[in-house]
Amino acid sequence: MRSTDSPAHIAVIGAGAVGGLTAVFAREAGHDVTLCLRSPLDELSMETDGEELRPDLRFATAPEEVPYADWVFLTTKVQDTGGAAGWLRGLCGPGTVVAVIQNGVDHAERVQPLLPEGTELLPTLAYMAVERVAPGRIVHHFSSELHVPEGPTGDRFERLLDGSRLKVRTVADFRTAAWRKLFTNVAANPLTAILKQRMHILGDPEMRVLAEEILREGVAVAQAEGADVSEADAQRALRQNTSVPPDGGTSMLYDRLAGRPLEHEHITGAVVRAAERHGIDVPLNRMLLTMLRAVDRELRAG
Ligand SMILES: NC(=O)C1=CN([C@@H]2O[C@H](COP(=O)(O)OP(=O)(O)OC[C@H]3O[C@@H](n4cnc5c(N)ncnc54)[C@H](OP(=O)(O)O)[C@@H]3O)[C@@H](O)[C@H]2O)C=CC1
Ligand SMILES: CC(C)(CO)C(=O)C(=O)O
Repeated sequence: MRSTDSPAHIAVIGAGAVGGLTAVFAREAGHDVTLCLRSPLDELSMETDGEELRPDLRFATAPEEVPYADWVFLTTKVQDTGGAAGWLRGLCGPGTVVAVIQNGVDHAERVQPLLPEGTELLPTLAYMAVERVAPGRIVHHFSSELHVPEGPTGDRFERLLDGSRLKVRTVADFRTAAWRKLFTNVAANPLTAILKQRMHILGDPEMRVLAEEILREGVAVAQAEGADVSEADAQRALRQNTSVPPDGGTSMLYDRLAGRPLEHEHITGAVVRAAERHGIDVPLNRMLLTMLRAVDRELRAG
């Protein structure tokens, strides 16, 4: 498979689940792909659809080893964004576009200040379920779709990945799209991570009611933030969650199982902080945040 654009140099910051999948599929589209690492690796493989893929990727552990990139994919957890600042400075040259492929709702606000003056940023929403089961070993459970804002850069991104197994969709109202994507995380990520259970728990009727109540608070907050959302978006998010095969989970569950810090402040925390700004009470999300902070403290203490 080859993209319709000429081969580009793509630098992917983070060789975890999303970084691994986007690197493998971008390589499949014919691009030259460098994985920019925090922990050294010399091989990456991904299981997808019963197939084992092990493409030839480049690996780098310092920005000096890598020439400017045409595209940078930032795929660290949100709380690790600041740690990637050196990579962002080193990889961006004239014309580089940084696709921020992370969860949360404030991609541009958190990353633009870290980029050299004039560097373009493309906020990107990842609809996929991918698990890093060991260093350099990724299991793709479900879906591989990226949503970006409409416009010339979104169109270029779509052409970049044309013909690969990464599907790009451009959306007119990115703020609304970002909150809709957050709905897929607001109930599923905390519940799976706190309970240490996979996505199938949302099929349980009582858990489903709880998830709906958590999301009802999220919808009120998203509306106050100016997103054009309704209860139907929350229901759609839950349907997307329950379409993930039973062995799939959430990125927050994978972190808990692997003993890594959690991304709660940028998922549940984003809801709670926005609720406070608008004077909306979100008791379920506040309770989840308190519990996730306690779990995270224990994970960080090792
Ligand atoms: N997994 C999924 O199914 C989905 C995840 N997402 C979102 O995508 C984003 C990425 O998540 P995911 O891939 O699961 O996370 P992972 O934890 O699997 O991967 C993150 C990677 O970033 C690396 N990293 C952190 N700091 C740096 C740094 N300074 N320089 C280089 N690499 C660094 C980590 O390195 P190290 O190896 O040292 O830990 C790790 O390899 C998150 O915002 C997540 O919420 C969105 C949709 C689905
Ligand atoms: C949509 C979902 C829940 C898919 O796994 C995700 O975004 C995540 O795991 O963070």
